Amino acid sequence: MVIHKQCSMVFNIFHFVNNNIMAQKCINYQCKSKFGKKFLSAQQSVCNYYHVPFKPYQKVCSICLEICIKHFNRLGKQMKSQECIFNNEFPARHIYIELSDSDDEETEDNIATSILSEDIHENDLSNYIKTVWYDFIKNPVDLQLQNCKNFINSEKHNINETNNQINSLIKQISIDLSKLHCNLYKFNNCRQFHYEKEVNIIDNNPDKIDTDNDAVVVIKNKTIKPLNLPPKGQPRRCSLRSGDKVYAMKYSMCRPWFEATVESPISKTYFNISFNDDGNKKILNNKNLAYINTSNTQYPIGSRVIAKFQDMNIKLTDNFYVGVIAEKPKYLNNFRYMIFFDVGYTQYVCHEDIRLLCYQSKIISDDVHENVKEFVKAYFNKYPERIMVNFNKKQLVRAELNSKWSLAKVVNTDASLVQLKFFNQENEVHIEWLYRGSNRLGPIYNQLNKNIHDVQPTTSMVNVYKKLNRPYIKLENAAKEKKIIKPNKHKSKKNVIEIISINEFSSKKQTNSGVIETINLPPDRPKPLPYKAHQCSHLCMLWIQYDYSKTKTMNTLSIPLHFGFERTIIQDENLKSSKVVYKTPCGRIIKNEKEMYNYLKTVEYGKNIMTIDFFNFDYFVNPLALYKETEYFNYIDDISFEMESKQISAVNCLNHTSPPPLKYITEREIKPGVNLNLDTKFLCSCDCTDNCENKTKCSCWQLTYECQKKIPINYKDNIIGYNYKRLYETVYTGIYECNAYCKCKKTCLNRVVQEPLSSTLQIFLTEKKGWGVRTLVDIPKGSFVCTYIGAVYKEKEAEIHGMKYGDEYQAELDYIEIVQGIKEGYETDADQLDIESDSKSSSSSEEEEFNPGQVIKSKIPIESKMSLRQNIQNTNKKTDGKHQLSKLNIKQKIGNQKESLRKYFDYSGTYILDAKFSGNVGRYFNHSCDPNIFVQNVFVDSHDLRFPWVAYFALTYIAAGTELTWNYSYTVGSVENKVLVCYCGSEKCSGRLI
Ligand SMILES: C[S@@+](CC[C@H](N)C(=O)[O-])C[C@H]1O[C@@H](n2cnc3c(N)ncnc32)[C@H](O)[C@@H]1O
Repeated sequence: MVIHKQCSMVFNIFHFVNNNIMAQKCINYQCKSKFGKKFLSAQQSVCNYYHVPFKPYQKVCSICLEICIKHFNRLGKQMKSQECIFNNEFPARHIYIELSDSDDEETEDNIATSILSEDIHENDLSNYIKTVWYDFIKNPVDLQLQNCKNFINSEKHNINETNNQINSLIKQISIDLSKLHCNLYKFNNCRQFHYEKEVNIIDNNPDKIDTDNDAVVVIKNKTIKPLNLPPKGQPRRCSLRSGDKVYAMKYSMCRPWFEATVESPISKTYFNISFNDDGNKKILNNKNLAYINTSNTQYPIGSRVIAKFQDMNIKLTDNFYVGVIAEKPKYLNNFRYMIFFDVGYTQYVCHEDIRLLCYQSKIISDDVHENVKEFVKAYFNKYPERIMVNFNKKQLVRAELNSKWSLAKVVNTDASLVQLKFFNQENEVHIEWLYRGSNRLGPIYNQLNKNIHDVQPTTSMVNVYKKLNRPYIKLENAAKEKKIIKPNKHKSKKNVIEIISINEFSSKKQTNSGVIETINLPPDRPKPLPYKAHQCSHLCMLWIQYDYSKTKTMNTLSIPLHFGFERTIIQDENLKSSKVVYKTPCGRIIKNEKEMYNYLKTVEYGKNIMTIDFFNFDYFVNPLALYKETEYFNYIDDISFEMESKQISAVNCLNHTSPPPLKYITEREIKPGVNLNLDTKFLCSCDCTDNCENKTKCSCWQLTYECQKKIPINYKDNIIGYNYKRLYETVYTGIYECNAYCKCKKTCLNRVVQEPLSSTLQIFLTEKKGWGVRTLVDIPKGSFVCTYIGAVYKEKEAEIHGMKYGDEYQAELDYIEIVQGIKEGYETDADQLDIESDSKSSSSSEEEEFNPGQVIKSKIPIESKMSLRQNIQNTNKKTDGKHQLSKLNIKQKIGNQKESLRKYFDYSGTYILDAKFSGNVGRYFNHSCDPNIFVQNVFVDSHDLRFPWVAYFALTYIAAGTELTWNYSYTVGSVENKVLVCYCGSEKCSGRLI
């Protein structure tokens, strides 16, 4: 309404001047004139112009008066030329102007000001302009009036626009806020904080603290479930590109990190970045940058991260600080990570509040701040062994605070942390959480100054400490929690040393210096069309030009993204988890495997190219992730010489050597005397026309079902065998795939291991295990990885061959023994059960041959399966290591009591697959006590039970860059005079292979 007032001011403009000169203040509050300038009486119109209520004797300086005159002159000109008079700049308002004064007379000025009241109406304005201006300029004022109205309308419109923008901003903020709320409260069911008042202090050193009865508020964390904790895996370190959002160190390592944007890379390691809050620019090393999003896999121990620090007792709150992961999430710590912050504090943090640094040195302590360098170094040198103080609530301990030793009382403990209440000389109270192995704790400090071997107090000493209610030091093993690896009586001294070395922090052994990149999709690739309601048919994908030759170098999961599909990760409505949806080339949204399968079926698989295993709905799987070694000594493009559908590269980051020569084969090599009959009469085949979707009608599926009925295993979700071409559990009785003589198509759901390799694998030299295999791409759980291929020998020949050249690549084709062993074990247990229940039934004690298709009566729940296998394993009396390569190998002379089914074959020995000189990538898989792939016997080209294919499947999701390992299941101590130390580095490592 300021604008309206200006109209009235012109009214008095021509009779304002009074030449009185007085040393006064100018009515314009923004006047820059100094005293001594010329001052004149301020008329009503001048007062109006400067938004000052008119009063007699007020003064205006000559400069401000001139400005005012100019303004009104301009208004006059605008009136004459019919320009809108509102389109002017007016002086800023500084105070509320009271426009009417009841005592004033009805002067012209007052008429004007009353018209200009705040709720002036449009009609009043018209009347005012008409009456006032008509006399002055004798011009029609209608046009001016219209101009003013237009001006006001456009201003109104602008204000409305701004209002709308503000409203939508507010809306967005409230949505974000409610999301934050949801995130906060989704822990509601599992994590509860409750405040507990501690009043009673039992004290064994009353001098200082007796009087301290003040209530201490402590937070107690109840057990939380591993909510939103992603699967384990290699941390993803994608290379940074211009425009990427990151967190960056702004000031120093001990201060919070802030959001920033990568402007341009300067080199591989240095980047120009600008901070998002103030636009400040900096050049930073990638060790001082962190990824903007939390990792899709768990952060391994030793990872350099930034994490949100929250502690009610310490000033740092909710900002990201840099630190190192010191403990992985597990039941005992409520599935949180323990982090040593560079700033000197230790805290538990949940996965979603942690971000990975874009790079870290191989030696963890190289990167951390001087504050904690020595401590971190010592911690990781010993890890997983740690010395920690065992505390009970209310105990007293000497601890360091601000470089002074003080007495502190235990307020609370939380897994590896203890909350202490310090009392200093001034009797001031300070409460802080400390790591129970911190050298700020008196017992630890004292211990470190003693001989390290005396760490573990004797049982009798512990009893004394307990009686005295004193804290005491305990040697703990983070990997085994309660178990401490103690050298086995039978081990030689050398072995003891080796066993200890396996306890070293595994990252020391990692030779992994690569990065995970996200591959770029070509911008001109076909993309989904905008969705229009339609019935899907083969036409939906007909327009996609599928170029098979281009797919060899692609990750299978990325193929659909190159050819018309889009894959997006979305948050589900309850914000509980992330989900994947695909958009098809015809614009349809697909939410799960079943829908995708139906779609592919309807569009006829885009000419039989993309099958359901090209798609994956796990949000943490990234079809575009690609692991790359950055520094190496030796690199070979393809050790398979193009025999595999994907290149199998070999890389050596440790020295210049290449893998020993190998004849790469993709089919078994049958050695003399091995009677592998691939005659069709041994094959059962199906005549399905529905891609073997109806499992009850497919004879091959039925074979798998019928065989497994012999062993009462409870399969998860009752799914036995393949589920949309993925396998989640071993089928001990084998899988029967559709074969060359089946009528079904190549895309059928029961053809998996006969398909070409779909993951890009690489062999690499490990530090202590020889060559191993890693995946360069993400592998979803249950995916087929590859088969184990080698030359097939008879047992005797294999033994001779093994003695001559080594038996480390020999795998026994022991399918018959496995099934027979499990079945017999099951029957023994069943007998036992029968005897125990005083039943006279003899059904399970009868000798029963293992015959695919024949069903035995099941009385035992499958939990007994483990003990059955264990029983069998206990009978292991092997004299060499060769047969134990196969996890499934439990070839014991069970036949002592029960005859082997092999007696029905012309040759009653077992066959051995030896990949020493000819084999495929499967021969390079190393052993791990915590493996990520498992073995499955599959019948493909022959139903002869002695010749299954040995296939590997992903036991878990496997992140790009991770080594693929399986459990050899060798029995430790089973081979006389032979010790093989296990270097798998897993926390579950038993220490020895053999
Ligand atoms: C089938 S080969 C695996 C490939 C082999 N590393 C190579 O370089 O070709 C089995 C041999 O690898 C080594 N190996 C595999 N896993 C190991 C582990 N966890 N610790 C130590 N050695 C291992 C042992 O020498 C074993 O006899």
